[in-house]
Amino acid sequence: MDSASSNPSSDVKLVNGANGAVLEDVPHVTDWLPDLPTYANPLKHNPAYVAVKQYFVDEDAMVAKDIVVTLKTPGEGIHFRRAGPREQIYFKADEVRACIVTCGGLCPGLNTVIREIVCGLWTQYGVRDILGIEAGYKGFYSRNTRPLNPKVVNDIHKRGGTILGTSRGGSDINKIVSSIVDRGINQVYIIGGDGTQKGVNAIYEEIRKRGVKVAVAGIPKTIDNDIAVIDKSFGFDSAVEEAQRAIDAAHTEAESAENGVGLVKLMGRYTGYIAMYATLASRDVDCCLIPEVPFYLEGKGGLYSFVEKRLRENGHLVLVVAEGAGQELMAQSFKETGGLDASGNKLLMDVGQWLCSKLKDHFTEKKEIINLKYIDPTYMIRAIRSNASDNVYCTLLAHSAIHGAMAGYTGFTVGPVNNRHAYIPIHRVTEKQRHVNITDRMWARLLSSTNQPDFLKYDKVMDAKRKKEAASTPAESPPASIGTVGGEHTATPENGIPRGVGLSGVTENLG
Ligand SMILES: Nc1ncnc2c1ncn2[C@@H]1O[C@H](COP(=O)(O)OP(=O)(O)O)[C@@H](O)[C@H]1O
Ligand SMILES: O=P(O)(O)OC[C@H]1O[C@](O)(COP(=O)(O)O)[C@@H](O)[C@@H]1O
Ligand SMILES: [Mg+2]
Repeated sequence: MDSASSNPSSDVKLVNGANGAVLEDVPHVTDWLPDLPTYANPLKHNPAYVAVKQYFVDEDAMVAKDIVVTLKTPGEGIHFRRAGPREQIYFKADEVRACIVTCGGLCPGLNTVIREIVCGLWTQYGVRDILGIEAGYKGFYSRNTRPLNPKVVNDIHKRGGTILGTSRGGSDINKIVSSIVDRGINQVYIIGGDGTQKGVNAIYEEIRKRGVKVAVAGIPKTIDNDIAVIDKSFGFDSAVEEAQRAIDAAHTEAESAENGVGLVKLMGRYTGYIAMYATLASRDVDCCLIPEVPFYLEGKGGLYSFVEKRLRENGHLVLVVAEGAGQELMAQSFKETGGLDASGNKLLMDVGQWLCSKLKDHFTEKKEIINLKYIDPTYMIRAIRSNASDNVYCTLLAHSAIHGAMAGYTGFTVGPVNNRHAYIPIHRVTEKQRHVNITDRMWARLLSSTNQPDFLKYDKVMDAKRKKEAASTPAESPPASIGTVGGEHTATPENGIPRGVGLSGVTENLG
């Protein structure tokens, strides 16, 4: 690294290195307390780790954000600080009072992360004062804390949910930080999704304003896999695996009935990752509907004609729908949209129930019988314990977080970037959501395995439908316009549902 510069307009810490490499760094407690003493990392004498070659991470080790390079530009571009233990740390074991909180929706693996933060702090750093904050952010100021130690958390990784409880809303940053300071907490581990990580940033900023020595670490959580930059969120693999059971059941039911249709709804508020991966893994799915690909029912290339064709050809079919799919279409039918949850997330209308009644009505009108079985396993999937690979992943996340906090880093989120754990500036994971890129190979693989319609004529079909409706009813107000850019879908801010977001959103790294 040859020069350091901070970007005052965005508060991003940038360090320029050789060959055009840029380190996008995370904050450190010495940014506002420059004279803090350092201590030798006790891992140096830990019998389990003493034999590890190069156990400590070099101060200037970085992880490249993009690893596909060209001969002309190797090494260029954004990098993040590599996660892991540092030789020098900024907290002595008996000085640490750590706390852990889980926020937002459930996700398989939450208990594993809690367990491994507790056990990692205890066994690797000798920390003995660890508190659980109950019921999410609001627990900081509405509940008593709960002492945590390896015995208390010993077998919690075998259970779904979170032993600490969770909640949405109630993130009063001033009250949270006052509670942290008043309780003498100096390490805060916050496990949660995009909303939670915005809270992590706000808490870090308030702590910095107050000038106290507190490290705040975010551990990204979401079953939807909609967090940008990181390779994959924990619990996602477990969810995809569990979704197979629902798809298998739908397939068995559909196959065994005359004109059998199995419909499975899977989670995915703004993105169809679970639906896409569950479909790819199962191979029994005939059509997968995701929020990134707006679909339509009637006419050529629509869902009805596809279902009719598959029933004619195979006698049965299986549909998978992500919960965030078709929201715009439903809003048109119902002439309304849902409200907001306590965190400000849009409440979705039930696309599964709606599709059921639409399909039934359509075939009744055609005087044809279908045997439709609807399976909604969403909360059953979210509430399971994490599988083996997620358990290992959760352990690495927890360890990366504690190494970072002990080394004095703060206001960061942790996660694998191209298979190497890194300390990621929070704005990177909150400013953009990750979406299925429908121009990427993975979606093409799905289309080629299901042979489902691509619904690319969505805009044309919907415009025609709107014009037809407008001609038959006197217009009260002009219909909401649907933007088309070079045949691509654009977002409709009126209902907050991103359309065709995969075309411009955060892209996949998969080949
Ligand atoms: N912009 C924000 N600033 C501070 N806290 C936030 C922000 N957005 C959401 N939160 C808080 O984060 C917590 C979890 O948010 P939520 O959106 O429900 O789940 P997730 O973090 O899993 O996306 C809630 O307590 C919510 O109030
Ligand atoms: O009913 P709840 O608890 O609000 O959760 C429903 C939502 O939670 C999710 O699992 C995502 O939650 P997060 O934003 O907390 O990651 C969505 O898939 C789903 O829409
Ligand atoms: Mg979220």
